[in-house]
Amino acid sequence: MSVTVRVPAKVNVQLAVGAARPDGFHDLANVFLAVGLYDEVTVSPADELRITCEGPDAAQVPLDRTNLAARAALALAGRHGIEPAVHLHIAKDIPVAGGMAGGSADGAGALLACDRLWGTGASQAELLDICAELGSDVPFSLLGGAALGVGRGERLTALEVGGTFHWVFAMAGRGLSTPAVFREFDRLAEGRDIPEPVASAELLRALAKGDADALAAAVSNDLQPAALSLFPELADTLDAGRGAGALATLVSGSGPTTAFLARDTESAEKVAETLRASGTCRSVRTAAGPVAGATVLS
Ligand SMILES: C[C@](O)(CO)[C@H](O)COP(=O)(O)OP(=O)(O)OC[C@H]1O[C@@H](n2ccc(N)nc2=O)[C@H](O)[C@@H]1O
Ligand SMILES: Nc1ncnc2c1ncn2[C@@H]1O[C@H](COP(=O)(O)OP(=O)(O)OP(=O)(O)O)[C@@H](O)[C@H]1O
Repeated sequence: MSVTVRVPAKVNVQLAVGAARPDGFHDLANVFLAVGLYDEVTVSPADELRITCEGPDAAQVPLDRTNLAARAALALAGRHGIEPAVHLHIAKDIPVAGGMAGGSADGAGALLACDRLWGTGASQAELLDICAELGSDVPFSLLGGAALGVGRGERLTALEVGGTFHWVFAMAGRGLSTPAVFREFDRLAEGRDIPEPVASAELLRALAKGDADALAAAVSNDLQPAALSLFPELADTLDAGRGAGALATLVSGSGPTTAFLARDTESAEKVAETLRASGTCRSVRTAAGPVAGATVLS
């Protein structure tokens, strides 16, 4: 018997970052949108905990106990006194170290899959609790849809979205480390007053209405200057997407994936084609959101 769970990637339509906290994390107002690019995690009984991974970026995924999928299985097993003897297989389509919460998706997926396989019967609240222990983005990977994350991004409030938004994502030639991008944010912020992060009312209204033009006017990412400082070539990708008629261009989370909002599927395809021909990125995908969070397929 095996259980397969499908988990979406995310784009941050607003990422407001506060000053560094004593614990090294930053308070955020983090507006997440789940988009239709997915990893699948399959769990089946085995002699001992084992991880395999397939997909274009599989070589960059750790196959030891540092993998978030393994950490999720160990955390659930530990709480319920279960032997974590499972094979976790990750079919990876979300770019690695791309700012789209790929590792977090695998953590949330493995957690839900193990819960079903073992019949743990954990409540949604317990699962979200474990997710928050695994990483700031992991609770949203479980929940999906759209949500505002506060604290370090793990305390979620689901948001109403009045329509579907069409996106183009440009994957970069290399990854960016999330801690390094936050450190660069701190360096760039030195000597400046950092305001408390707050969600933009205009942005929440745009989401609720499903209004792409209003959303385009309201998107923001406080980590973007830091990502561009560490990866200046991203400016060329953003320029190429803007030139192709994207309604809005931004770095996704800590980057280096860049995100382009389009009016509809057709214009998304146009932006994607121009980006592919621009030679400023490794690959290009289109995806719409919001979509459901971690979902059991079998
Ligand atoms: C950039 C985002 O992807 C936006 O959604 C997230 O804030 C990052 O979430 P994540 O990858 O799940 O991050 P975590 O695994 O919790 O933390 C990795 C590292 O990122 C930095 N970090 C993360 C979240 C946060 N609110 N403040 C931080 O400073 C810390 O250096 C931390 O050690
Ligand atoms: N299941 C996993 N898939 C990918 N990377 C993993 C996984 N588990 C652990 N990692 C490690 O985490 C690092 C960050 O990978 P990930 O793909 O989650 O980055 P990200 O998408 O930028 O994250 P986020 O958007 O949440 O900041 C990788 O370089 C890898 O070493």
